[in-house]
Amino acid sequence: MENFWQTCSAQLEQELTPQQYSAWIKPLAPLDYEDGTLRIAAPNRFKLDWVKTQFASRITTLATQFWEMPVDVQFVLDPRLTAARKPTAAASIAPSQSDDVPASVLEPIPSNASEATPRRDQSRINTALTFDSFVTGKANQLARAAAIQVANNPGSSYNPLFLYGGVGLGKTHLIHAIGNQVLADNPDVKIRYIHAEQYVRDVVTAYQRKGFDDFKRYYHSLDLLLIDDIQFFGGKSRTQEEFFYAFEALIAAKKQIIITSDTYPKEITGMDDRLISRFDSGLTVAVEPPELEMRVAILLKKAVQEGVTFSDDVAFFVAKHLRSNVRELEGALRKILAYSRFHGKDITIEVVKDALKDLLSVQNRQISVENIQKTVADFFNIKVADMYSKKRPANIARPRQIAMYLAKELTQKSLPEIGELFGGRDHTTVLHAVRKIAADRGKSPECNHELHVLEQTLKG
Ligand SMILES: Nc1ncnc2c1ncn2[C@@H]1O[C@H](COP(=O)(O)OP(=O)(O)OP(=O)(O)O)[C@@H](O)[C@H]1O
Repeated sequence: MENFWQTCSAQLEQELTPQQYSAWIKPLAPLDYEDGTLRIAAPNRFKLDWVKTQFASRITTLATQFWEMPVDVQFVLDPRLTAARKPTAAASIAPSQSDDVPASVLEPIPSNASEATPRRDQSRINTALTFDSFVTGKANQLARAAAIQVANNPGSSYNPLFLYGGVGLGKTHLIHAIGNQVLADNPDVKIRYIHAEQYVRDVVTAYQRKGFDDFKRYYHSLDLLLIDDIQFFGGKSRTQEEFFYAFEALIAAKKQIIITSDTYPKEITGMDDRLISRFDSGLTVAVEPPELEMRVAILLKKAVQEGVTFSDDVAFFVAKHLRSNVRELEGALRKILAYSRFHGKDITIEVVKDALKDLLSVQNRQISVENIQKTVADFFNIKVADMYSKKRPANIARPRQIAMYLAKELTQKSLPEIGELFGGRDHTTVLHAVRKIAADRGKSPECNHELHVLEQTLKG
């Protein structure tokens, strides 16, 4: 059991982003395994539901491979795990909103901070993420062209290069591709890839160890800095200040900076204006969700990399049903392969339908107001009935406003229809809620994260 969980979580850690892993997988605890049934505990209802829809089939595949027999994976609630955790799921998916990251999770700055010649592993570049393995289409051709241009002339073309777009669209892949190419052209170049959350931790470590001189020396000595998901700097003023100095020093020395974010500079909440204007001072390019043909091309290419061939029919079927991002396509491909290997069946549309049963039913599910009310009520730990009641304490009124906002955003219902479904409220009440939550979302990174998590849950 313990062995399995170690293998399984190590595998998921590789497949997921660090935020996804620490938000959803780390809080789980394996309970027991008996007669082909594996029980895993989740700390609260919200995490339990999310893990069930998002990761159950992957964990089932891994368990099935591990025990070499079909395994039924069950998720159960274990409130004991909530002890000492933050109150909302959003709080745990979001990075610490203060700079107080516990010392235990800190990763030290590379000890050779002042060495001139880094080894490739210190650059943290993933050698598998190259331009060759990157499929191009309308959605990403500009970003790819800019990335190639920067890789060919680091420091002297667009600086910084700022890539933005939704999750799983290939931003991280592209910046590693730049790193790989620059290193291939000149192995002595001093490069560092870093996720913004890690940079925040580095700042905290430097702060705790009173080691800002080393910190500065290290970051200011780089030839190429690749910083991923910079929206995580939102609201962290000390981190932003340090980054500002590093940014100014590197740009002045014509060293290349490449940044990714889930949104364009001006939209990043809680970011200092002078940084925003710096981010926009080079080239800012969007990476869009892949169009159908590109999704097909990605599936075909990834299948070949896995040593299998997909017929065009199968690839089109999958690509038509899974539209959101490339990470989702990769997950689907893994499921299909695991399923066909386990059952010894060729990959046909029928096999794909079975293998992706959970995923496809979630995709086809219509978002209803009832569903929104239930999800929001679970999330905030209130009763669904509170959504229609006339009660007005803040711990109920706010979740209700959030549910109204999501109902307007995610369904086709009109304001009066939504009001009706929330206990016969007037449409002006709904309008007020929608405006209020939209305004809060713009101002507060925490509120934005909460809404983001809820939207992801509802959209599957
Ligand atoms: N155009 C592409 N061609 C091939 N693989 C791709 C492409 N786009 C994305 N991928 C793959 O999809 C997965 C997700 O991409 P990546 O991690 O780069 O997304 P991201 O935009 O950085 O998302 P996040 O904001 O969640 O970090 C990776 O395994 C990546 O290799």
